[in-house]
Amino acid sequence: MNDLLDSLKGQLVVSCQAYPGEPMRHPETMAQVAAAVVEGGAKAVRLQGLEDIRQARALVDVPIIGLVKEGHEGVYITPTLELARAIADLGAEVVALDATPRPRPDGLTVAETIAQLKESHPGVLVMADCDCVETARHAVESGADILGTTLAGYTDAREKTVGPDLELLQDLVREFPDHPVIAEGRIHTPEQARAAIETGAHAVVVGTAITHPTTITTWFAAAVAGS
Ligand SMILES: CC(=O)N[C@H](C=O)[C@@H](O)[C@H](O)[C@H](O)COP(=O)(O)O
Repeated sequence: MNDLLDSLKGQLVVSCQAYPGEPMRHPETMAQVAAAVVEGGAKAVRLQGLEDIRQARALVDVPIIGLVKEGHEGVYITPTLELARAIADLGAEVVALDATPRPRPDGLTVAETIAQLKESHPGVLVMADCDCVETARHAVESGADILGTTLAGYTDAREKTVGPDLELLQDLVREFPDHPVIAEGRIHTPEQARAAIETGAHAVVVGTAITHPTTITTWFAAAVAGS
């Protein structure tokens, strides 16, 4: 396993993302959030958007998992080779991309995307955002380095679980012992993060529960209102 993956074993990664139209949707803000979570112990950060990645790169030394979201339908997490290369150009050590076999807007397969990215950017790692075991299989066959449960519950492949999809995590850990599996998606408490590690996750990505104040506020507001 390479040094970067070694450094993430049993560690917390924090996803720092704001969504279109939101008050915190600003690259400088997200770069500052990234710096703040590193102070709290995040051993890597996951960032969306080229400008966010560029500005965070200047502020943090920990590995960056970069992605660009484009559109909402079908493949929207780093859907093209061009975007994957642009992310790697900015110094992100890991490029995250949708690894489902669904059609991609540039007409390339996941295998072609990964091969051509690695040709132009040797050393970059690819995190395959998966929604089910079949996608993970497809990702491994396509040359992905890391498997993530990121898309579980966000496609038709599986029901959306209330917390993290630990069942999928367990299946991936069992079926792909040679690939680090990162737990990501709906991990909202430290206990859930720990449960993911105990289920065999190589690392845990937490986003919303740490970096999305609007959502966190709705949890508290609802509790206070008793609804
Ligand atoms: C499905 C999708 O597009 N997930 C995105 C992937 O980058 C982000 O919107 C999530 O915040 C991230 O995966 C972390 O998950 P959570 O915010 O649940 O801790």
